[in-house]
Amino acid sequence: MPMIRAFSKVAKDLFRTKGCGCEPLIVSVRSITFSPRQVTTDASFHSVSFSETDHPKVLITGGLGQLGVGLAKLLRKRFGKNNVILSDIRKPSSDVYHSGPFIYSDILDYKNLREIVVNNRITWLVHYSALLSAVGEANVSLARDVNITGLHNILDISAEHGLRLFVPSTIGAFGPTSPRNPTPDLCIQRPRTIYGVSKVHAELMGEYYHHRYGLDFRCLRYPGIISADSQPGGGTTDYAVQIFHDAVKSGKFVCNLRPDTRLPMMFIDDCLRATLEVLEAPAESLSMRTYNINAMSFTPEELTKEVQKQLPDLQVTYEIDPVRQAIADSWPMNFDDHNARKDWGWKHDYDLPELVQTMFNFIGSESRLAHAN
Ligand SMILES: NC(=O)c1ccc[n+]([C@@H]2O[C@H](COP(=O)([O-])OP(=O)(O)OC[C@H]3O[C@@H](n4cnc5c(N)ncnc54)[C@H](O)[C@@H]3O)[C@@H](O)[C@H]2O)c1
Ligand SMILES: C[C@@H](O)[C@H](N)C(=O)O
Repeated sequence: MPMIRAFSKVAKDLFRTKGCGCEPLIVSVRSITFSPRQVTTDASFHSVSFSETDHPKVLITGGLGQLGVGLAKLLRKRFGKNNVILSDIRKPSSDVYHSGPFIYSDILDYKNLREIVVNNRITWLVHYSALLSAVGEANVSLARDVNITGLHNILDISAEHGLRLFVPSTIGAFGPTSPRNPTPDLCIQRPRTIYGVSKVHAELMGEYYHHRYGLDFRCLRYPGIISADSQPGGGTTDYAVQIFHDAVKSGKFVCNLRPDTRLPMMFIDDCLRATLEVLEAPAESLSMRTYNINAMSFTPEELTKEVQKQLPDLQVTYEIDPVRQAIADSWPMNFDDHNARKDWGWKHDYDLPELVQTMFNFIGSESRLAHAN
């Protein structure tokens, strides 16, 4: 295999010059025509570098969840409608289907994924497919397949085709032995959920592929994300979205976390903007490949008080879900994101009062519309 021989030679040369072998081995996949999964020797011939096109050609996996449709909207505004392809294993709503390109893609189907990347000349991949924390605990084996095996497919295809790869991580990548208030970028990570374990795996594998094969891997650890026009997919932070809908619909909300459970949270617009910003950041500005990003941090009690400023009659009761509570108790209470702020200028726009106002503006206008029809 000429490619493996070439690799061995480069590796030998590198080890020879580095001496002790303790420095990171930086080998660009394209410079030595070697990819992690054994493919045809001219695989890198097919890769399209961003410089060949005016705009990146983006594929979003798992795009029909809470975050994907909003991200597609933002990226399409920037790069053009046809340059951003949403994909998922679910059927898109008619609105989503007509808003831009959509493709069926199961990330566990490696060949199909590769075909999509090749046929559409994809240059950036945003990998959103995942089973979130609570759903993952209810189905560990599926979570392992989707979150770990699926990620391996994504990493190999991205390395093989020279893609820029964004994979989100989460506050859930930390555990009870991590410092929780605040949680820095680099510290002990021993999560106790399959979701968290798979996300630490994704961070480490992405960084490994970056150092080993030159993969342009970028990763943000998102807090719990709050959105008005999309539903969360089964996580521990879902209560902070549901409270708004129940408050408007019935004036009552049953919270499944204790009133004093403090977690980092972020409004979706900030999260999606951060994603675009880190994707566009010049490589030289990134001193790391995995960053915490933060906006606010609150408890159910504090959120309730802020919501009651708009809806004073809202009644909140507590029925604790032991699975979600145990997860939340092991997660960060506050996130330290000073590296993101320093390196690529991260700055959030929404604190708790603006978040609550914006949620009510949106949900209020939706329900007025529904009543009018
Ligand atoms: N929403 C949050 O609060 C939050 C916070 C931190 C990190 N994240 C991360 O951001 C990403 C997107 O989150 P989300 O909230 O939109 O998730 P979500 O659960 O709402 O959506 C995930 C999507 O993945 C799809 N999917 C599942 N199995 C698949 C498969 N085999 N092939 C292709 N797609 C598959 C699902 O159909 C679903 O549409 C996830 O990786 C998540 O871990 C989200
Ligand atoms: C925090 C995040 O990863 C997701 N919303 C969850 O709770 O699982």
